[in-house]
Amino acid sequence: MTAGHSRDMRVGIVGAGRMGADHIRRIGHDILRARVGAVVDVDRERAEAAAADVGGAPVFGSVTEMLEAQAVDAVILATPGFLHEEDLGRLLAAGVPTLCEKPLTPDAESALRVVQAEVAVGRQLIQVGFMRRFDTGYQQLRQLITSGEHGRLLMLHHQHRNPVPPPGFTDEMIIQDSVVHEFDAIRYFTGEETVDVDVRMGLPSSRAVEGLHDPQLVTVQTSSGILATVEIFVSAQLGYQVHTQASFEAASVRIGESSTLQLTAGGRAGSAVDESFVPRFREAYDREVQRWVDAARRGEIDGPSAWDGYAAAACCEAGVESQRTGARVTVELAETPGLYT
Ligand SMILES: NC(=O)c1ccc[n+]([C@@H]2O[C@H](COP(=O)([O-])OP(=O)(O)OC[C@H]3O[C@@H](n4cnc5c(N)ncnc54)[C@H](O)[C@@H]3O)[C@@H](O)[C@H]2O)c1
Ligand SMILES: O[C@H]1[C@H](O)[C@@H](O)[C@H](O)[C@@H](O)[C@H]1O
Repeated sequence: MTAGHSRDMRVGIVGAGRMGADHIRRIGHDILRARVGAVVDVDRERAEAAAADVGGAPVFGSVTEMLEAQAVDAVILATPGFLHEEDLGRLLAAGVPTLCEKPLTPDAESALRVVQAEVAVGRQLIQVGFMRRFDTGYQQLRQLITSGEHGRLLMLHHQHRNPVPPPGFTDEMIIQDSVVHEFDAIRYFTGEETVDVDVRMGLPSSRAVEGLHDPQLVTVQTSSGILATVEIFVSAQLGYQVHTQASFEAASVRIGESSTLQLTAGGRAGSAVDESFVPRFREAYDREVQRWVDAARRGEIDGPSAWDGYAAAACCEAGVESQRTGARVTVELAETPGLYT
């Protein structure tokens, strides 16, 4: 564990589940200039176990209790997305810098309310946890796209595979919790807004849990006409894979095939498949959180904003409607407030 310093920023982690527990470990052991100031979870035992992993920290049952105790300087919000809006309202009102795990909220209307609440405060306090923007492969591909070195980018093809979905996962969450990453990535890579979304459901896997139509194919078009596809398959069994292939006028580029070395031995060649998002994006999470901590200490953010969270939520809303109607759905965006331009 890194030695805590009294001047370290006290970070409250809200939600000590899959993602929250990983952030608690990260803040407790790997991140400089920050320490775990509090752990909040409705499941007290889970919160206490996670706090004990980093040498102990005050535990609370709600954001309100944590704020009343003045226990933290900043917060990582890692509860399920449908719970984010209310706690973000409390954190904005208290002026607390917050790294909000994706999605900002599941739908465009609630995401816009969060944006409006932040605009009313008058400064950017919310960063959204689109950690892929901190992945080296993502950054290299974006750089290639903006340099124009291989001509214009024409198409992007994404594959997003999880071994199994978390309990209670629904068709809507396939879009709002999983494809939301690609909706943000497409904006990040192209610097353009998405104009429409089309979701098609083909042959479902017999391994998908009942009620889930898995896999699905999402196609989007950006404002200049770039087409992007996403194969989303959350019951893929084979491990965790997030790949992108980019087609340029004079080149094709692939990123994310593996986070491990390529081994050739005994007549076989290949690499290990990551078991989850934790090893696949470990470095990206570390960079994201370190940069967020350093920015929060300066009173700034250093990554995707609440507006980026809203823009992705607007794509999700179109995606969910396309799932329901089978039609290609136009993405409607509000006017960008001055705070984000
Ligand atoms: N960036 C990524 O790659 C990534 C990966 C996984 C999850 N996430 C995001 O992180 C968030 C959490 O997802 P998860 O998979 O860790 O979920 P999870 O269900 O494993 O954990 C959620 C935790 O929140 C707690 N909780 C529920 N209601 C609460 C409340 N009102 N106040 C305090 N605690 C409460 C639960 O008891 C649980 O411990 C989601 O927004 C999810 O989309 C992001
Ligand atoms: O919440 C998780 C997380 O965001 C992962 O990065 C993504 O691959 C999963 O599909 C999603 O369920």
